[in-house]
Amino acid sequence: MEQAFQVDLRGVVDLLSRHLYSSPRVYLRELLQNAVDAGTARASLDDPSAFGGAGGRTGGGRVRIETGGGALRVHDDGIGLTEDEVHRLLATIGRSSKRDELGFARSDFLGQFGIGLLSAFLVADEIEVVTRSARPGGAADGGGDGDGERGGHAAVRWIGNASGHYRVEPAERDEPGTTVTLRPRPGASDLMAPATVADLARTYGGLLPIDLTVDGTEITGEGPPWRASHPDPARRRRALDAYCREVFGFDPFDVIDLDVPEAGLSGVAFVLPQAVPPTARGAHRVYLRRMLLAENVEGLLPEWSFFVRCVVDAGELRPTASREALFEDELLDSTRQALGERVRQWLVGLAETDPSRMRAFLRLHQLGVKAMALHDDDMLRIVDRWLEFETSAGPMTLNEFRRRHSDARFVTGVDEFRRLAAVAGAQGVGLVNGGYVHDSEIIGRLPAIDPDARLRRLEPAELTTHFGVVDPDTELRLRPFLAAAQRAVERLGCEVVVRDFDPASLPALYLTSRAAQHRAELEEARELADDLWSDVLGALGGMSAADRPQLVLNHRNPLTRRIASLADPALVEVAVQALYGQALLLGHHPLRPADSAVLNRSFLGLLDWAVHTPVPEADQ
Ligand SMILES: Nc1ncnc2c1ncn2[C@@H]1O[C@H](COP(=O)(O)OP(=O)(O)OP(=O)(O)O)[C@@H](O)[C@H]1O
Repeated sequence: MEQAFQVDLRGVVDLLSRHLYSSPRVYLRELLQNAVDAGTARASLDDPSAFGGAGGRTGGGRVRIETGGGALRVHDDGIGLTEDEVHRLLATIGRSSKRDELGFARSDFLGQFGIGLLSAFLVADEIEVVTRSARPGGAADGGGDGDGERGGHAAVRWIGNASGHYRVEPAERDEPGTTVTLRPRPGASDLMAPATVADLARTYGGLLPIDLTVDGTEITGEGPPWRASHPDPARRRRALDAYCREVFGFDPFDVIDLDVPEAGLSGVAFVLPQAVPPTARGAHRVYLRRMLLAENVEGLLPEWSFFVRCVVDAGELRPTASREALFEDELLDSTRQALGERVRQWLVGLAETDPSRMRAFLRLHQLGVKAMALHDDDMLRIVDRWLEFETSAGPMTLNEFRRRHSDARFVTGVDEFRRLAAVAGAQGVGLVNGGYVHDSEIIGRLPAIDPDARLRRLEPAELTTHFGVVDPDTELRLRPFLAAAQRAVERLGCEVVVRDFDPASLPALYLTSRAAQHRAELEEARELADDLWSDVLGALGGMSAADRPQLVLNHRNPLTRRIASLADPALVEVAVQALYGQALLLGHHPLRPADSAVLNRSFLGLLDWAVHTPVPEADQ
């Protein structure tokens, strides 16, 4: 024998309140939504051609909310329900009149799931519905065929209880439409207080295309502010700025109109006037068919457009069952792309028409623009033309820098840049700092917009090829010194060379190749690792027979020249070690324990030498 499911209504309501809706405040939204849908259905009775299909009309009619007498009443002049429909629709969970024969949501309506009314049980133990159907037919007064003056459907009262029982009885009501009455359960009266109700009605229904009042006060007005007409663009902008302050609390940097016809979407994007971290999730205010879906909807725009906050109204996007988020489907995906495209166009337009504002925008939001430039050539052009990078020739745009240095280099670390910019610049090698977020990738992508762009990553050791060599005589003379200098730093694994380069003020430069850096890291790991790993790492280190780091002594520097002519080998040792330590410090190189020890020793050695120098006889 087949049996029907039983529903534990209290369990279902509990489920809704704990897991579906974020707050019991949604009860008013659901009642309002039913009233609006009833108006839509009534209007479609009168003019069926204006309804149905994509982009159908929503609304019409009047909805009055009253809060007096310890109860909340929502009156509508909509389609109403026949007694039969009351049983079928109000008392059957999951049944909705707003889906078509195939079970798809009908686009004229806000509701679709057939559960919304249950949210009233979040705040009341009983729901009373007095309704009279506007449909033709019926025999209200026990006779007639519905066409006569006294025909039509009889009014009915349905009282549903949270315990799961309901009753239906005849009621008095002259006009078609519905009145829903709720009496707050203990603890829920605040949610039905007059001010709260007005506030909720304004929040959810402020843009609805109906005549809505709460205790006689008009709630609905002109509709979406971005659709309102203004005498001129300046006044429109002022009105939208004021709207932005009201909903988001900031004065927008700019306002972008949004329009995505296939989603029936219109709205505005407000550009934030202050920088936000790119990780900040863009939360937008979304209306569906003019009813507020939520104030903090995420994922409406691509992530990179974190510098805008939008208010939109969409006819075709679908809500999740909680009506607090957008349903992730293909339409939402293509809408997201279209909105992203719109923001991108605005930015490109700004670059072309208003350079100073563009610069101001970039000062605030350069991280977002850089993130866009990783995937988008137009954005890359904007970055190339407008954003200043650190270079060895001072701050300038990549575009300008490329014009000055046809064969330039970049480094991927800020420290590396600081270390090498002056030296590279002095050798005529243009150097860009690619050490900040996204910069190296952006530089690497430049050929996408400029096939001639040749910016190679700098291999620090290659700088020595730009340094002048000392003349053969000097070189010969320096040999014993060089041998002593090499002995002084041999244990530290570096090779000493003498070159002649600018800036002359720099006594010595420590240069590592990337391979040497890698090997140094391996060495360090090996010192810390246990036996097994140190063998493995040792094998790896052995494989990379890379060139060693170089200590390049600058023969153009007077101090270095004096050191090179010292006769005392012990003094040469401490002096070269001191140059080594100073080159490491100056270049922000990490100091290994052995480096710190040498630095320390050379400093004390020099100090010792300084205080032991015999005082000239004349002074005695
Ligand atoms: N004010 C009203 N006037 C006429 N019919 C109503 C009214 N309120 C509810 N109904 C009927 O009751 C049905 C169930 O309402 P309910 O709010 O539970 O679900 P829904 O509006 O269809 O969908 P959703 O769960 O998305 O809100 C509706 O489909 C509608 O037919």
